[in-house]
Amino acid sequence: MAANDTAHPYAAETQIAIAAVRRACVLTASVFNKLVKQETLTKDDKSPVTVGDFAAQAVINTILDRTFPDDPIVGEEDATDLRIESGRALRDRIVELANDTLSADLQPGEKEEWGLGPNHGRTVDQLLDAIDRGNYDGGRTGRMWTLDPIDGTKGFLRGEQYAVCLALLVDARVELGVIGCPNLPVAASNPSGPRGCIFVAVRGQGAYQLLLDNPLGGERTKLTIPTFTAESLNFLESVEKAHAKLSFNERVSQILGVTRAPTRIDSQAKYCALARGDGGVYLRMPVGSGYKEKIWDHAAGSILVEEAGGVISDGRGEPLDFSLGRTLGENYGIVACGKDVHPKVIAAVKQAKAEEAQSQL
Ligand SMILES: Nc1ncnc2c1ncn2[C@@H]1O[C@H](COP(=O)(O)O)[C@@H](O)[C@H]1OP(=O)(O)O
Ligand SMILES: [Mg+2]
Ligand SMILES: [Mg+2]
Ligand SMILES: [Mg+2]
Repeated sequence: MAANDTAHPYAAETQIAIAAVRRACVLTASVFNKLVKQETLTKDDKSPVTVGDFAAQAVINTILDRTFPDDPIVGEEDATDLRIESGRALRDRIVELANDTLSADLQPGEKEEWGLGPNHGRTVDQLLDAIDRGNYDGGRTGRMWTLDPIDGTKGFLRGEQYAVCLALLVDARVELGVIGCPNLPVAASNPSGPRGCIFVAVRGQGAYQLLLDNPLGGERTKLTIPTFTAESLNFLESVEKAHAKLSFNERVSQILGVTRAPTRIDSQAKYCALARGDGGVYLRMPVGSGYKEKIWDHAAGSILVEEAGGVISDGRGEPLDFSLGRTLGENYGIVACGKDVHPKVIAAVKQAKAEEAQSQL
């Protein structure tokens, strides 16, 4: 992967996606420090959404609309709640945040023709329409982007891990993934050291970690999932108990002979941690609530894992299917890990499921 080398497939998409994700990360980090209670809504599914989620989606969709006007976008948020009178205060704040972000000075590698830099503010309607550019239903064919403007909103609100996640799919195959993690330490070995990373993967071109401060002009580190032993293996899993069945993970790790405690991280930062070897297995099994996983929650992470040499599948070992619309369809869970460990994890999941079925007889 060479972001500055236009000879590579998806070179322009990669540069623009990195720039868009970086700007959204600057926005969300600044929002966190100033967020007040009235700036968060509860959605119909009871999950929170903040001015940061809406404004980050406005920024990224505005940039994609300018640079790839024909590409549809499957984005998590929509502007319905902002178009009504009771949404006025929230809307004003989102417009201010988005415009501050879009009109900030150009960074190394960014281009004014992407609609960025001083004098590139947008109107209220343009920004609301940009948010609603994310309403695409997804599907099997053609190019489409998928965006989670803040993945792990609960982690974001706790001041812990969250991620800005953007992926490009072509005929339902992920070709490019970019994940911004403003709160993630640059090196897991130095948890109190510098924070802020962007992860990028392009199909056939590898997975890389960049610095959030200067992703297009700064250093890049190639990522490869290391080999683990039973002693060094550890699980990466959700913080939120409602998102994944953590008791199931405990049984699977027992079957595998894992001795290390799991590492709990919010958001697709788990995929980033996996790609750089901070943890060995990301297991996310459904809690049985009927929740369907969304494509924007796994698209970018999946290509990062694959390009770092790993495998991602559902809990049965089948590939994830990004062709079904906005969700991944029926929820069989997610297993992501190194190639060598994957068959063992799938076998352990199968065994734990059989035990579970037995105990329910
Ligand atoms: N009931 C649920 N079950 C599983 N995942 C959920 C549920 N509600 C929200 N999510 C999504 O799970 C992801 C975070 O989970 P985790 O941090 O545990 O990996 C987020 O994408 C979050 O959406 P959101 O993007 O709104 O935060
Ligand atoms: Mg959400
Ligand atoms: Mg999400
Ligand atoms: Mg989100």
